[in-house]
Amino acid sequence: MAPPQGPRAPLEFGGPLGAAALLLLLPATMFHLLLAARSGPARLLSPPASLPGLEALWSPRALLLWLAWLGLQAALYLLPARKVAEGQELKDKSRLRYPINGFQALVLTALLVGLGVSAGLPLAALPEMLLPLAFVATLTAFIFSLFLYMKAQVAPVSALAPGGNSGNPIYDFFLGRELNPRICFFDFKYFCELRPGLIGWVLINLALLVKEAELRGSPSLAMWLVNGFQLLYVGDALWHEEAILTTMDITHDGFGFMLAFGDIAWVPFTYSLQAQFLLRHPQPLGLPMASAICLINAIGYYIFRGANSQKNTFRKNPSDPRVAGLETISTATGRKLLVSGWWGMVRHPNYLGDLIMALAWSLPCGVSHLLPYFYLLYFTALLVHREARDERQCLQKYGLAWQEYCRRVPYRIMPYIY
Ligand SMILES: NC(=O)C1=CN([C@@H]2O[C@H](COP(=O)(O)OP(=O)(O)OC[C@H]3O[C@@H](n4cnc5c(N)ncnc54)[C@H](OP(=O)(O)O)[C@@H]3O)[C@@H](O)[C@H]2O)C=CC1
Ligand SMILES: CC(C)=CCC[C@@H](C)[C@H]1CC=C2C3=C(CC[C@@]21C)[C@@]1(C)CC[C@H](O)C(C)(C)[C@@H]1CC3
Repeated sequence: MAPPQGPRAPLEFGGPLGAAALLLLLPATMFHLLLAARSGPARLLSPPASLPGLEALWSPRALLLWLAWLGLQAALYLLPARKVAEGQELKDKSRLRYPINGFQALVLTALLVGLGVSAGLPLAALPEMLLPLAFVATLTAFIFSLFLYMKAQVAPVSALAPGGNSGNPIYDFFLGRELNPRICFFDFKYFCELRPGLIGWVLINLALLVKEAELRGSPSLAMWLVNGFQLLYVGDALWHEEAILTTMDITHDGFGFMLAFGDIAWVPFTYSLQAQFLLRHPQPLGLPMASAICLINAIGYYIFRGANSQKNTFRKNPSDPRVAGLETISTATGRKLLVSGWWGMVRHPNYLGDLIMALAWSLPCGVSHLLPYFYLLYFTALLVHREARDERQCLQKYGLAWQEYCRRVPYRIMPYIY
């Protein structure tokens, strides 16, 4: 049985009190956003006019649909994969193996939904079920995190995450104790991070587009843009699925409530906020403005993809001709740090690209309401906090070499600003 590691790792997110507050605050924020998007005034900062009763939240049909969705995505995960990739080296020097079939899961889901719709499946009914679906997703996240917490009790110490093992049950439940909880080949964190939530997000967007067509004769240009941009983002994540194996979530963070709730509830129900808003608050959008917004999204995507691919290529094989000419700094660990190319511009160019895309996703919703800009505001806070966590870890890992990198590349995310 795994003993608590003791307070060796510094506590994050404000320690046990912060974790307890976030346990309540995150679901409350998600329900607030869902209610605000369907209300007339659509105010981000005012409390909802009335709270929904249990009958609006609980629906056996929503529960069945949700379980069927999780079951379908789990079945697609278990299908033969075009490739099996190895993760980063673990504490015990082993490497886990991961199926690379996320894009295949997206395409097969699209085919199944297409078949379902042509057989009479009422996709336009989904927007009416968002509240009960979000409720069962939240319940699932709580129950699942409890299971993960118990499972970590019997995990070997080498399988535990660097944080999330303080001995305080609330903090550890929130952060997650085990790094890569799995049953046989089924890796829970890897599955949740890319499948039910991300694919669910674009399915909800599509249902909102179909519903808008039903209400107004055709989907609006703004709805097309939001759907197109976010489908590109999700398709890109699944196409480059292997790249997730080097992200902080997989290599450093335990799997607890924060990621479980984030992956399966927060992502589909809050990241679809712009489309939810547009369904009830149509916005006029002319071609010149739409073209400018497409350009902003393209610039953001270009930076995001360029930076992420450059780092992944370099980490996989530093002598790859695409990165071999870039300037680097050597570190005591034997790994090098890029100091030219995208990673010589700022220390997190991928965050900059992601933030520019976030802006492009909100602009089609006009400027009359703050609500559709929630994602941009939340995401800025998340990435600033994430950047600080990553810097701390890199300073610990690379010491003087990291300090030298910070001297050579002084800005974190936005050149000359931050
Ligand atoms: N849409 C969403 O909700 C979210 C999206 N994201 C996106 O996920 C993507 C991944 O982000 P994240 O996992 O936070 O972090 P990164 O992909 O930025 O990875 C950070 C790691 O990269 C390595 N690194 C840092 N600097 C250099 C350098 N100069 N040269 C080579 N390697 C370097 C270090 O790890 P090492 O040296 O060990 O390789 C560091 O720990 C980003 O594009 C981000 O925008 C993230 C969170 C939420
Ligand atoms: C507020 C809250 C509940 C926080 C939990 C944070 C999670 C929602 C995010 C942490 C890291 C994420 C990543 C993506 C989605 C959001 C979460 C889970 C990601 C899968 C989105 C698509 C990208 O291309 C990505 C693969 C780089 C990215 C990885 C990190």
